[in-house]
Amino acid sequence: MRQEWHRFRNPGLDIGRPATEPAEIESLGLDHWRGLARDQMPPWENPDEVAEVCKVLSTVPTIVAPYEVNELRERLAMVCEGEAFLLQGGDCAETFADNTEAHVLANARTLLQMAIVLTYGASLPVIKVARVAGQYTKPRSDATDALGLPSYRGDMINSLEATAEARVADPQRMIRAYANASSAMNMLRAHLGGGMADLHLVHDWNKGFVRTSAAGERYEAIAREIDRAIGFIRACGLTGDEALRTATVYCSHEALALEYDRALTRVAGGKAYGLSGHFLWVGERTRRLDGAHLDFVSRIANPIGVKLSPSATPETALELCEKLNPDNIPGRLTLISRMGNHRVKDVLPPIVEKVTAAGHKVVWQCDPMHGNTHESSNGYKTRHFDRIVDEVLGYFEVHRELGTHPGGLHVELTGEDVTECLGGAQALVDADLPGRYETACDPRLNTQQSLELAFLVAEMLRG
Ligand SMILES: O=C[C@H](O)[C@H](O)COP(=O)(O)O
Ligand SMILES: C=C(OP(=O)(O)O)C(=O)O
Repeated sequence: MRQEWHRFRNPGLDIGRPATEPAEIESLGLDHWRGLARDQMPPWENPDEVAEVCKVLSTVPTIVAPYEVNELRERLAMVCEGEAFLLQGGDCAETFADNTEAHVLANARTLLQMAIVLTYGASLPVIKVARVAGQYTKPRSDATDALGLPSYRGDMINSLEATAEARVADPQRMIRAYANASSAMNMLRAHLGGGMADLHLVHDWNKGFVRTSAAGERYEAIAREIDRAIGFIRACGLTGDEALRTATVYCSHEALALEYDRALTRVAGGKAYGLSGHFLWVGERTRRLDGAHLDFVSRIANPIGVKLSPSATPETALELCEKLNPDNIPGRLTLISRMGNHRVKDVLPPIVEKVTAAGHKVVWQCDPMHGNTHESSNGYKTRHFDRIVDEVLGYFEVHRELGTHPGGLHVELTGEDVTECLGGAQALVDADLPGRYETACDPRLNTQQSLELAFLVAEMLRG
């Protein structure tokens, strides 16, 4: 039965407070990760400075509130039951320079447009989670880049600027990341609550270069239908519904710089919450079962995700469920497959079968980006739209065959007209990539490609 899609209210009691008593920290296991093996550790040079910065962050107002985290987990429980869809997307790597009002809102608008297409096309509530307000760290394949410099690891750790000095890991950057994350979330909340997400204005979300594109025109057709539906609702005398005027966009990032996420952890209602974001995920490169990252996220009450590449076995997936969600709380754990289009149909089925047979309730989400990266003939890290779509198709096919819910999509995207991924209706080719290749790390879908993907996924969900 479909559950009620209600907004949580916080009676004001469950505010987070820092855990200061050693006994409480110990019993919540909040620092256990410090003694464990840790991949992709930021190469901090001065541990005392890291500790000083973390001390500052341990008392600041957090980016999100515990009741919102609970709300998201409850909504994700609906995905586990096949009653909702999780749409997650945003920059591969946020940067301080691009943390502008225009950029943050353009990304949010693209996510909202995709959500409209999915909600309308598949008649399912769509939970919107942005990669925003904290996606400032990047795991890297190599410690050094092509120039022999220490690799860029995200603005929270070092600078993209290609000098040895700029690439030194600087703990003070955690403070800047916090400040940027707070202002991004503040701006988002203001605009989402202030009319930006008003369904009466769906046409206004379709801006500039997108409006005249094939995807933009298809979107306009849906927007007209929504207008008609709203006209109908109004004619029936039902005009005041908050759900038509506002939207909730939750924030998420990879829990990689654990010092930062730990410093923004607070206790509420006897539980620990990682309040640097609503949803935290552990990446493919840091998900070792006995390692620091999984230990840390196992101690917080947030909804969490774990990426799974083709190297993940069904046994690993099961162990992840047992470690991260021993009480089998629906909405707590999202398994994010990023297999690549060539492997998804072989590797995903035994994983889904094993986890399902053991009775674990998880959100199955598809990240069709990270398994489909290649280098273009002119030396750009890119992804082809066709391979992205093909992986999503494979993921849907697997879930349809097994009778499980293909519950979500996780993509790297931007609301700008960039040329980072190939193909799509614009038929971008290698020679187009230098035109607007602006990502700080991996290639993102531009708005048109994002919308095209949403239309295709809506069809798959309907099917
Ligand atoms: O976003 C994911 C990873 O951080 C990224 O793909 C790593 O890129 P690299 O292989 O260039 O280091
Ligand atoms: C690093 C990422 O992905 P993965 O861990 O799947 O490589 C990411 O999503 O930014």
